[in-house]
Amino acid sequence: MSAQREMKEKNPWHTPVTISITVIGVIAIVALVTVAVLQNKPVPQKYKYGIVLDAGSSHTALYIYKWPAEKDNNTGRVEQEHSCKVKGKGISSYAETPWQAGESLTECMEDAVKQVPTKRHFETPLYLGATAGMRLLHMENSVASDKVFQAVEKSLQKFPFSYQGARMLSGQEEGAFGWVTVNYLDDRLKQGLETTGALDLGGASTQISFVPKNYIISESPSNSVTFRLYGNDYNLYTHSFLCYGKDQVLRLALAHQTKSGPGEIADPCFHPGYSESKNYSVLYDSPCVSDRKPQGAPVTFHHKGEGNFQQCQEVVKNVFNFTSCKYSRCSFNGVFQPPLHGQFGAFSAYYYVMDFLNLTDTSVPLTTVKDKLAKHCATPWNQIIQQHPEIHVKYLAEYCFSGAYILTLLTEGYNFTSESYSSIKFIKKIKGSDAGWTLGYMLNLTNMIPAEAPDSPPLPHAGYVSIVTVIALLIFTLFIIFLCRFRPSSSKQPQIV
Ligand SMILES: Nc1nc2c(ncn2[C@@H]2O[C@H](COP(=O)(O)OP(=O)(O)OP(=O)(O)O)[C@@H](O)[C@H]2O)c(=O)[nH]1
Ligand SMILES: [Ca+2]
Repeated sequence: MSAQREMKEKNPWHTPVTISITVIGVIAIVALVTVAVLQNKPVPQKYKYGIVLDAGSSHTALYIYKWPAEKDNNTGRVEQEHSCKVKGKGISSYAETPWQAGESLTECMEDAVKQVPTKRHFETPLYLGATAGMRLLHMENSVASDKVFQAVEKSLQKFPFSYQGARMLSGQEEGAFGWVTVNYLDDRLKQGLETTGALDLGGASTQISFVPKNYIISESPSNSVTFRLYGNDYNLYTHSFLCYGKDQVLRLALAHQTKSGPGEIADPCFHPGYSESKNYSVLYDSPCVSDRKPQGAPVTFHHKGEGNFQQCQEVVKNVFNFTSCKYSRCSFNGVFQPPLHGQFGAFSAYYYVMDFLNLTDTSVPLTTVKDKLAKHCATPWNQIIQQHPEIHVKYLAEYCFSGAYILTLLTEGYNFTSESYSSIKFIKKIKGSDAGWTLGYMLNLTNMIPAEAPDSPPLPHAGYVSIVTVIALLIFTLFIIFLCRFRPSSSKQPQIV
């Protein structure tokens, strides 16, 4: 009787069973939340790497790219981690001593070995792409260009990376991959935004690439590249003008001026007071100009500056041929070009030159840009040297010519008008990565841009935590309600007899 009474007096809320259930319930909920938090906690970021060597006509540059290893499946952003400028000239300049072309890369490659974590070396793809300098050498002497590639290959294979080959890019690839780089870095491809055109000015060739408006079927299939990226189709117009990089155009312009009589060139594109004795053989040592070599010319010529921008523009215009066009419209040299469309990013020498001249602001009217350039060209050479002791005289001497060439190429060549000039942005980097063909080349070769849009991204970490917490609270609340409902009410306490 007394045992029964004791039982009746006890509150079932405090029975060991109920306490155990409550404790287990709370532990289970805490464990659930903890597991959810830990399981989805972002682990310390690991990266994958890729290396591309840009073997340009004037020099070689090495770029290291990195992207999150976990997001390998095309969702992680690739960015430039490091770059290294190879000392000396481009690989095509080693035609007579090919082994030196390989040797020249060693320093930057050793640097890359240090930059990429050792664990990642073996899986890091390494590419070398050669552009217009090697295209010209190949045209001139294909045996020599093959030897340069062999030497470069031998040198690159010594390093612990996953060597993927050294090859020559076509002009079309160079233009198209430059366009991919610019639009990838600007996040325009993934979001399906209107794309930006790409203008690249190298030493030996120049590229223009853009998506024209209402582009149905190109009149010139060789200028057309189609891409399907992240579920969008792009019909790209692209053209590479071999020999229209700024170094080769300077040769063309000089060669044109030697016609007026060998021995001396009074050059309006160089500063007054500039005076150098130069070698004819150096000037004509390129397939771009070799057919123009005057017969019986002396060994050297006297290159004298005149500093006259108006006359310089005339000289520069002479390197373009505007007479024949078999298409509905052309840029120059009989090359098809649809009407310009959209914004443009202009990089490489476009940037170097316009940045030096303080002319990167394209909201400034074109007439003002020309006035400023005319002033620069008319500045005496000794004054220019004094004002810029830090800049190499070779670069310094050529800014007047290069500025005049850039403006002529854009306006007369590609048909930018006073209005559309402001749609050009002179750029070097986008979000920390250099503008150029190398990133687009690597993204393509590693299949890092999918043809179709990736599935909607999984929930971010915070999303997981919130959902699990809400569920846990819900369970906990239901559990409390359940216990309350089955807790005997005090009015129903058994009467003590
Ligand atoms: N002023 C200036 N000119 C530069 C600089 N770096 C390169 N150049 C020159 O700008 C031109 C273009 O350089 P790059 O874009 O590197 O050309 P590249 O890739 O070697 O040549 P391509 O094979 O034709 O693309 C060349 O005439 C170079 O000599 C720089 O820092 N300042
Ligand atoms: Ca280049």
